[in-house]
Amino acid sequence: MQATSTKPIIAFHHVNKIYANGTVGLKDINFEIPRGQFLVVVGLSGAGKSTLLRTINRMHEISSGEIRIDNEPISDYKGRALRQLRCHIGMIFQNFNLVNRASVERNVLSGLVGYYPTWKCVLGLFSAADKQRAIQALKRVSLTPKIFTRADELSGGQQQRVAIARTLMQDPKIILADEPVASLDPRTTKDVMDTLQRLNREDDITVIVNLHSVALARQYADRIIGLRAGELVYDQPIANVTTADLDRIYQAN
Ligand SMILES: Nc1ncnc2c1ncn2[C@@H]1O[C@H](COP(=O)(O)OP(=O)(O)OP(=O)(O)O)[C@@H](O)[C@H]1O
Repeated sequence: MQATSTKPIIAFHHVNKIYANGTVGLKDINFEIPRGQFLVVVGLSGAGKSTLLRTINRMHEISSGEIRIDNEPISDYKGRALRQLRCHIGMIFQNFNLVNRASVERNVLSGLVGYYPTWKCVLGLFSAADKQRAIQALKRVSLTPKIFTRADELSGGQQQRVAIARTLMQDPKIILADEPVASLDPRTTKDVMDTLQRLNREDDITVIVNLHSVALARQYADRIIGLRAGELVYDQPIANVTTADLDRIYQAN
């Protein structure tokens, strides 16, 4: 298990999220995530896993309560402060969100979008130093030979690793991964999960992953939290997690 600092990098205090149509996304969520933890979030479809992840980078706004990152409340961040927050939080999606017709290099460099004016990104005007960083990022995900390949010519697992390399350009302190392996086969799933684990361990990046697979959750997590109908119903370090516990979370009612 990964040794983690006890100082929380993320803290939820009485967080509620109610969508405009009245659906409760999150209900009185309270927990802290220590820096460097590999946290897996499990729960039935609709339990609130994506909502929880997306409140951390303010893709979704909370309705009440407080989220702190590095002990700073983030709800009032605007403009530059919000951009900076998002710069240091990488996000990985189930469907990779790559530009299919662009090269791997171009996709990785697009992780710098928060650091460059948009027009420079569109024209691909990146510095030689940043191009070198892109090569290094691809090395970290073992994809250097694919640098000039078009993204849509890669396998799903390779595409997800390009997405991870893209987040590395942000120099992230947190990576949020929303069902990152849901559309992958078992072998490429292992490549992607191993890559996330390596970055967590080697770079001390705090990783939060939503997973449907209980087996994967048990294999990679330092800690598992479980959501049901927007409520945090389970929170245990991996050493205490039992199959019976996880079965209970996956009971529909
Ligand atoms: N934009 C939205 N407007 C209204 N309700 C929403 C919105 N997004 C999500 N919800 C609802 O909020 C609840 C939590 O959804 P969320 O996507 O967070 O669950 P999830 O656990 O990630 O599900 P899945 O595993 O299927 O992705 C669900 O009832 C969902 O229908």
